[in-house]
Amino acid sequence: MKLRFTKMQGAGNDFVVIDATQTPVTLSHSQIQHIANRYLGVGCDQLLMVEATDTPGVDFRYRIFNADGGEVEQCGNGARCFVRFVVEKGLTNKHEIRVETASGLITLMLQADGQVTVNMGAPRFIPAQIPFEAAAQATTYTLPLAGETVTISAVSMGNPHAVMLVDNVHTAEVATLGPQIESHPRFPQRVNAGFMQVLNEHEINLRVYERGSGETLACGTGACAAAVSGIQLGTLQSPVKVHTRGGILTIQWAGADAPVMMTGPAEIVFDGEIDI
Ligand SMILES: N[C@@H](CCC[C@H](N)C(=O)O)C(=O)O
Repeated sequence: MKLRFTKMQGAGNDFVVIDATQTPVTLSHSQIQHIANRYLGVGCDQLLMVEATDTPGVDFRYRIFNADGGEVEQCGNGARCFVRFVVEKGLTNKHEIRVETASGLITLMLQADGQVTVNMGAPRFIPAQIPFEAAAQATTYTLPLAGETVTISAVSMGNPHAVMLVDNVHTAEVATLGPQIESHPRFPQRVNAGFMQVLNEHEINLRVYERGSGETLACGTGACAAAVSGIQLGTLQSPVKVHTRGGILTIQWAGADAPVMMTGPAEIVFDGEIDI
């Protein structure tokens, strides 16, 4: 079967986007792994499926699959690319779009300068997916790893994040600690592992070892989770500029139940077709 797709990227986090609004597309884990493979397929961190919905007041349904083929709840950089996709491909003429994801509704706004702002909803600290003792706000936890113990904040942005403070993000042991945190027994659903260096109260450097994809050039929900945990812990103030390896994301959060607003770029790279 030939599958048409659009390759996109947001701050270097890259996606294969499929328009399944007219005809449903079902892909197996191994087909997604093949498409995501950077040598044998197209190459991407996540595959995004754009679907129609019957839900009143909702414009689209958006599904997210990691490079390992697993479906996940949320993807911030993907959400921005999703908006750019539906507008550029003429699937809508709205510039404010309501979308259902596996973790609920989000609202997305395409700005005049091409940047996209996403209302990601309120962060959660009660560990529905994060199996620590219920916490009313971001709290730090110690996590024993092979040979050392690290301190993390647990934040859900619909998907689970463990955020760790580091002195220098460039020398942080992302490749060794990332996989250990991702599959730590305390996270039965696995977790995205963020490494955050605070530059000043409005700026951080961030690297994320993503669940199911490995380290990416940027992680949108990871940027939200890091900013939220820093604000909760008193080291950061909104807005927070997040420097990732692939670009800059701006995160705003007024605290408590206020939604996290994320702004950043979203670009189409090319359109293509692959045999699967
Ligand atoms: N790159 C994403 C997050 C994608 C999902 C994540 N790997 C997970 O498993 O939860 C983003 O920009 O948020």
